[in-house]
Amino acid sequence: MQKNDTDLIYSNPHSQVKDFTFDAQVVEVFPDMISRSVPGYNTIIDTIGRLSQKYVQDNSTVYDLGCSLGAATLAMRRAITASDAKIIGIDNSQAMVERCQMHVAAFKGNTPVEIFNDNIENVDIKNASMIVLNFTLQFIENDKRQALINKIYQGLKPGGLLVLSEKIAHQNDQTNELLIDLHHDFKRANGYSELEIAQKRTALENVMRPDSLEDHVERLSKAGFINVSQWFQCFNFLSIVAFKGAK
Ligand SMILES: Nc1ncnc2c1ncn2[C@@H]1O[C@H](C[S@+](CC[C@H]([NH3+])C(=O)[O-])CC(=O)[O-])[C@@H](O)[C@H]1O
Ligand SMILES: O=C(O)C(=O)Cc1ccccc1
Repeated sequence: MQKNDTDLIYSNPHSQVKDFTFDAQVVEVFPDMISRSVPGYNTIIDTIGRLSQKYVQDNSTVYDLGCSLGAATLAMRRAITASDAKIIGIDNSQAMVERCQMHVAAFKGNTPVEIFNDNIENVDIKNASMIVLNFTLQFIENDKRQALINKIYQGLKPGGLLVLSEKIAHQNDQTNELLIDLHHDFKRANGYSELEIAQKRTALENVMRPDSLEDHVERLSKAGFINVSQWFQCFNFLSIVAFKGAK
């Protein structure tokens, strides 16, 4: 039986497929959509929690940029043991922020959490020991990405950690097509039809622009990050850790 939180957004033919937006309809089905669409999503969320236990420093701020419904924020709130830390989640979708605030309020935790509706390109980042960009940078205009990564680097304390997860475009066309095919197989195995896969792909075409792993590494290094390492990849989805050197 299908529950009403099942993602059926692209299950019927759309006469014209509109650009994908994080609106109220997407919010309703988002947990189902992301777990059936992003291979390794739950592993990445769990690992962000584990990393927060290791790297969040006392008296510091943790940022979850493009927090959606707060999955990473909640994983970190459960795991952080540092004292006087706080988590700030930011998303520019009003619908996401409202639902995220409900999720945060539904659970208790020792680390305070604040969720704001804002564009991450415009927010101040300071005194951060850990910053999460979990599948958000891919929605930022390409020519704005370096400035955002530079700002993140500047806002980190020495020894601070950035976790960057992204869908990528492989530099080699043959491998790129293979990874896209394997991702579509993953979606089929999770119950999405050919129509759903094709319409979602069209909807994302103008709004999600994946970079290559090499582009990400170069951008992070240019900003000043050290020990830039990929710790996860499944098909065309990967996650990177990058550090600001100690003083
Ligand atoms: N400029 C922007 N400013 C703020 N938010 C933005 C911006 N652009 C996009 N967003 C927000 O970034 C989120 C991307 S989803 C992140 C999943 C989450 N991190 C998770 O761990 O579950 C990834 C995905 O759906 O593929 C959406 O909520 C957008 O509204
Ligand atoms: O569905 C896809 O093809 C994706 O790339 C992942 C995704 C998941 C949720 C919203 C937008 C994109």
